[in-house]
Amino acid sequence: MAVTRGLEGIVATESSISSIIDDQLTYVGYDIDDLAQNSSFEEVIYLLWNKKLPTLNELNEFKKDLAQNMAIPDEIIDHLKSYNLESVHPMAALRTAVSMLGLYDEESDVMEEEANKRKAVRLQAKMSTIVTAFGRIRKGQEPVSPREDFSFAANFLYMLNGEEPKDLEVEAINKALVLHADHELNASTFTARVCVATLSDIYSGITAAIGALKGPLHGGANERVMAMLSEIGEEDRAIDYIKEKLENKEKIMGMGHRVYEKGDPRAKHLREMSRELTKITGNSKWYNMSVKIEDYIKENKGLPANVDFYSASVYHSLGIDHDLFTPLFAVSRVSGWLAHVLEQYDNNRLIRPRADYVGPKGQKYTPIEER
Ligand SMILES: CC(=O)SCCNC(=O)CCNC(=O)[C@H](O)C(C)(C)COP(=O)(O)OP(=O)(O)OC[C@H]1O[C@@H](n2cnc3c(N)ncnc32)[C@H](O)[C@@H]1OP(=O)(O)O
Ligand SMILES: O=C([O-])CC(=O)C(=O)O
Repeated sequence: MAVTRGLEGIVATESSISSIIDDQLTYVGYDIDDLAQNSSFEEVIYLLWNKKLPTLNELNEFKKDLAQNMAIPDEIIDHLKSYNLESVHPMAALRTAVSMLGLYDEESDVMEEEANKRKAVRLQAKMSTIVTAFGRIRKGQEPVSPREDFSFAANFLYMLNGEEPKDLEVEAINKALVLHADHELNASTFTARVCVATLSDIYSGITAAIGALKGPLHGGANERVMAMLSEIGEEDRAIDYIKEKLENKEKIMGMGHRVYEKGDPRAKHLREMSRELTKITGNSKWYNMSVKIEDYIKENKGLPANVDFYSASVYHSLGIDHDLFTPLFAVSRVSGWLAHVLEQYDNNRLIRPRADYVGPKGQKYTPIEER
């Protein structure tokens, strides 16, 4: 059997949600540059789920629906409080709490299309509440309830910090949410599709996807980028640090991509946001350091920066805890996961590849006392 390690280049499904063609990303045919510049995250979720941009009325209804579904059961808040708050990673907390959400949803195992759409709204709305509640609880603060008059992006910051966010901060979070919403058949989306292709429920699919996003080769890279920048500390140390890492055959987080050759089209938006925000917050060294690393890796390894690279200094400048970077990615990407889960249910076939067996053959069982 011919083996394609990592399924590189294998086309495993048809999809009409997002595409990557000639290094350009589109959501339902809309260029990511256009959406990043002009759209709200709520519009993008609507687009991914309905394959069309909403009218004003549709958008207002959708926003209301999301806002009204943001509250999470008290039992989940209590559960979050019961974790070992000093050591539990917020992605592990999110994975567990999302699985738990399924226990409190009476429609959890109802597989009808309309019920699945209602569950999609609930999951989309509640993940932001879980992440921000956990972010506060572990600091000894009480969770803050969402405000129905706030946008999704504003509510994320409001629930996290307990104060009205500034317009500039809301704009930055909105753009980051738009840029992270979907990305064709990336590892976590594929995981969600594999899970629900067994006709398992949406909560199982999203829980599995969170687990896949958590890894450092995928969404977990953004937190590691900031750890790397912090370890470097000063701009003039950046290149020596990177050279040493490369000599030791270590990977540079936030660099490289399985699909993009010339570059990740989302990175330039985050790079510009990083430039602006680090300047405003008097933190330009993080941006300058990142540019040096990006240029060096591009020149010496031919690898482009991916979406996780500049999002690190953007989120840091917004005062977000470093281990909440990946959960914030999940708060956006759940929109894409849900679109793919719904698409998978719509035209399902079990996903079951083969493995080329290379282990020993013809072995005979020996009783335990003879081994
Ligand atoms: C949202 C996202 O998921 S974006 C990706 C986030 N992940 C990261 O930023 C982690 C760092 N990057 C990587 O590990 C990889 O580039 C991936 C996982 C993103 C893509 O990996 P793959 O397509 O499987 O490429 P693979 O890991 O096989 O690398 C191919 C070659 O490039 C090198 N390479 C790839 N990425 C990097 C990197 N970031 N730093 C240094 N070398 C790298 C590998 O060492 C390998 O070299 P070799 O052929 O000499 O052994
Ligand atoms: O597509 C990928 O392999 C990873 C990625 O950039 C994403 O999920 O946004």
